[in-house]
Amino acid sequence: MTITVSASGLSLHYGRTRALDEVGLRLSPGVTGLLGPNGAGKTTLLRVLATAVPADRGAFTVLGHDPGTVRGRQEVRRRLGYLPQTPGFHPDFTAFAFVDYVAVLKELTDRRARHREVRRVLEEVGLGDVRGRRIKKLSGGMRQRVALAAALVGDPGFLVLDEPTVGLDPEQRMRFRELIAGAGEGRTVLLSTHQTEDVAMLCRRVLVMAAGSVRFDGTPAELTARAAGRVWRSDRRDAGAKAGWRTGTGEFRQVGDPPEGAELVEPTLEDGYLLVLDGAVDAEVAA
Ligand SMILES: Nc1ncnc2c1ncn2[C@@H]1O[C@H](COP(=O)(O)OP(=O)(O)OP(=O)(O)O)[C@@H](O)[C@H]1O
Repeated sequence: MTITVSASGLSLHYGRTRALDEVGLRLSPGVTGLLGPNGAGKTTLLRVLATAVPADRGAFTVLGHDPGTVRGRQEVRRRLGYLPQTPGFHPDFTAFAFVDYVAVLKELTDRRARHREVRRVLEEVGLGDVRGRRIKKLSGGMRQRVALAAALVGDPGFLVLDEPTVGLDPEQRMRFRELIAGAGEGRTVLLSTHQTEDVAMLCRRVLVMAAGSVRFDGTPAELTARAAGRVWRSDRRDAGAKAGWRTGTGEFRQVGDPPEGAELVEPTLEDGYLLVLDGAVDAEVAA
């Protein structure tokens, strides 16, 4: 499989906090999910790969370009679309004006061609009809789509999305997932999310981070399989449970070391994720 983004030994400290600790990864076209608890280092990793902050140590390449050099950094930025956790748009801008502004920053200097591109990306995210509306008048889901449109300007080969579905209602989230799936056809997408469902539905691969390092690197099916035989149901909380919660029926659904004769249930990706975080299963990191 073609490797489009490759990193090794990425480390970054904020004072005493080790935000990234020797992170290595290899990405291919398609959507790769990045899961991890708060503070795991997901945003920091995305910011490093998007060349927004330099790592203290380590190296990476994006589509054959090395951002360690001034020229390489420029080439990476030309091929990059980045949707940050808090897109900084001016609320008085219209959707069109904002995306146009981003297109100027992305060096699309020919006005007619740029406007054509702005209309194209706004159509792609389903906002062609409201492009003249001010951003402050748009719903949360629409605003996120404006931010996605801005990230898609210039047809980037590498798209970095930081928690784009946060705060969206289920319908908007589904819609956004569809857009991300479309964006992942033929391009490399790295999607940070807290939604294990996003990963189950969208991603070809998944990375799990904790405390600055990658704890799992594999397919969603492999992550789910980590919990095979380790999820059960019972009417009380069992001692071997690494995580457990009472369901709507009053029963407990538990993940960990089941007691003798436990009633096992089908694992989900979230179960596998919880077990990887607990360190209860061996972490698997790509060489
Ligand atoms: N600018 C900064 N200055 C100091 N510490 C920072 C800074 N940015 C991140 N950190 C710290 O680095 C660690 C990793 O943070 P990061 O935001 O990358 O995690 P995250 O996985 O994206 O978390 P979340 O899911 O909450 O967004 C945390 O301990 C965080 O407090």
